[in-house]
Amino acid sequence: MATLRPDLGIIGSGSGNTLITDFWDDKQVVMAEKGVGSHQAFGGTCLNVGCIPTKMFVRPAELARSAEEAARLNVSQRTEATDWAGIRDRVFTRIDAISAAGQHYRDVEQDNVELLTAQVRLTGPRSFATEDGTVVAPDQLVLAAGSRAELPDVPGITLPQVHTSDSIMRLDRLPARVLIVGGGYVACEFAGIFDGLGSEVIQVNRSQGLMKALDADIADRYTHLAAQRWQLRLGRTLTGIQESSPAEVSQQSPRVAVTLQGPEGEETVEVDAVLVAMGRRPNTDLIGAAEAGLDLHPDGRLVVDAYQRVLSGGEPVAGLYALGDISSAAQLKHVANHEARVVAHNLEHPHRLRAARHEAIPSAVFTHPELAQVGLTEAEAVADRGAEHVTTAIQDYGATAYGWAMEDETGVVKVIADRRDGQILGAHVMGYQASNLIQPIVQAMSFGQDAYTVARGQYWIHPALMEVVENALLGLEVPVGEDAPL
Ligand SMILES: Cc1cc2nc3c(=O)[nH]c(=O)nc-3n(C[C@H](O)[C@H](O)[C@H](O)COP(=O)(O)OP(=O)(O)OC[C@H]3O[C@@H](n4cnc5c(N)ncnc54)[C@H](O)[C@@H]3O)c2cc1C
Ligand SMILES: NC(=O)c1ccc[n+]([C@@H]2O[C@H](COP(=O)([O-])OP(=O)(O)OC[C@H]3O[C@@H](n4cnc5c(N)ncnc54)[C@H](O)[C@@H]3O)[C@@H](O)[C@H]2O)c1
Repeated sequence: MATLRPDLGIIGSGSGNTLITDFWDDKQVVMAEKGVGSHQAFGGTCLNVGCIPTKMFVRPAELARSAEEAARLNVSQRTEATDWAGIRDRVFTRIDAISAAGQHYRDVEQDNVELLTAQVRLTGPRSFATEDGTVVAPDQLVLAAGSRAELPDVPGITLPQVHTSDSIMRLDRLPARVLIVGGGYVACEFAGIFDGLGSEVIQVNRSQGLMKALDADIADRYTHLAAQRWQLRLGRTLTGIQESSPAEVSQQSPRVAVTLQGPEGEETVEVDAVLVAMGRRPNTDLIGAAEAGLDLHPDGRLVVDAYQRVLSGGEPVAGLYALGDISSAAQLKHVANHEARVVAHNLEHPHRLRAARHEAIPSAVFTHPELAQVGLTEAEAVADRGAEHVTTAIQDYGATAYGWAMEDETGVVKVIADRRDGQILGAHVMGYQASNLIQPIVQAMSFGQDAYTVARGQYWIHPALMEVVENALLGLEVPVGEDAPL
């Protein structure tokens, strides 16, 4: 049984891959990676089965829908067809090559890095082993093993027509009818993709609305719009999936019968493919974190301190760090990347530790229409500050000059502030380019700028769509000092 004693060990090649800076050139690093998705790819979720490929499907789906906007603007356009196989192959030709090159670089080109392509388990708080007995006991270890899709324990869940986000993008052909279980990020993004590309979409969710974690105004409006585009079956749970009998199967016909339990009892829906998107669980069980004595949150995440050090019995374990989905409350790539920068610093400067920053974390849902948020919802702001101290403003895209140009009828920006000092507490956007429009608010919250100063302390390009953010900020009831900018 070989024991390796490198300077640095890393479990997970997603955000963990960025830890191997020049600092380690004259030191030894061992990285373990089991592979993600049906191709067991190197490089983690975001690159192979997450953020990047999904958004490469979102863009053509948006284009396929553009005839609708054109018609509002007196331009005749028609989407003739969408080429699923062409889109899929373009996406994965690019991504698979990046993943393979990344693996080759670590495995072959870097003399100081040893890549173990294996699923490993901790043998102690700061050591791990492969199944075939290679033990790795590094001076410092980073747990960056991410999360995986949660699957319900219902009959038929392992049928080949049932997918998670790991496999659905590699389908042979566009499903004529797809059933999506869940009302969160993954479910709403894929509903938008399949709807845009021409599938009949049936989205099933346990609660009565979609994106329930968002501000209620935005979640309600989004749910309403989604219901106009694709079928929503709310208040229902998935109870089973069965293969359709051979007699019912023809070239075009549905392939599985999905059973749902809802307010009117049991119902069955026949579809070509099912996507289960019911949340992601941290991979602490895969690495045996509890058995190694590491502290876990009730949802299974590792407990870390401000410096991303992993705790055991409430105390940080020397030389043991975690980052990303395995420890973070926000399962977002930009959060994992920030934490990776912090961990990289702390590994290299153990006597000058830096803390991670978890304020004003934005996120966007690249569905249709796009959604973006940062900070508190109105309900959270009221709970935190008291209703009497909270001011909100809602600005429609359609009430600004660029919104007129777009003939936009649904886009909206909502901002929330403390009326005593104008501190921005949150912002929520639904509509075209929501993920970009929210960035000035993220910046203002990150640097502690108050709502009025942000609105009037800078020029806003006229008549850019960004004026909708300026106007939303100006709608807040906040103090304006005598010398405030004009
Ligand atoms: C469909 C989808 C779309 C998404 N879109 C976005 C988006 O638009 N924007 C955004 O910010 N976030 C998005 N996310 C979330 C984002 O992908 C994750 O937050 C991020 O990738 C987490 O990075 P990580 O490094 O923590 O984990 P990962 O990138 O998952 O890396 C963990 C690695 O550890 C490996 N591993 C796990 N256990 C072991 C073991 N025992 N032994 C060896 N290796 C192991 C895994 O194989 C994996 O490669 C999306 C997620 C999904 C699923
Ligand atoms: N654009 C992005 O930033 C992006 C995109 C995709 C995923 N992600 C990240 O990945 C994470 C996982 O995404 P997700 O959509 O799988 O999770 P999610 O937490 O966003 O949504 C999970 C959904 O499943 C439902 N659900 C959970 N348990 C259930 C049960 N037992 N029965 C019925 N329904 C149940 C929830 O009500 C919810 O609607 C997200 O939270 C997000 O952090 C981010």
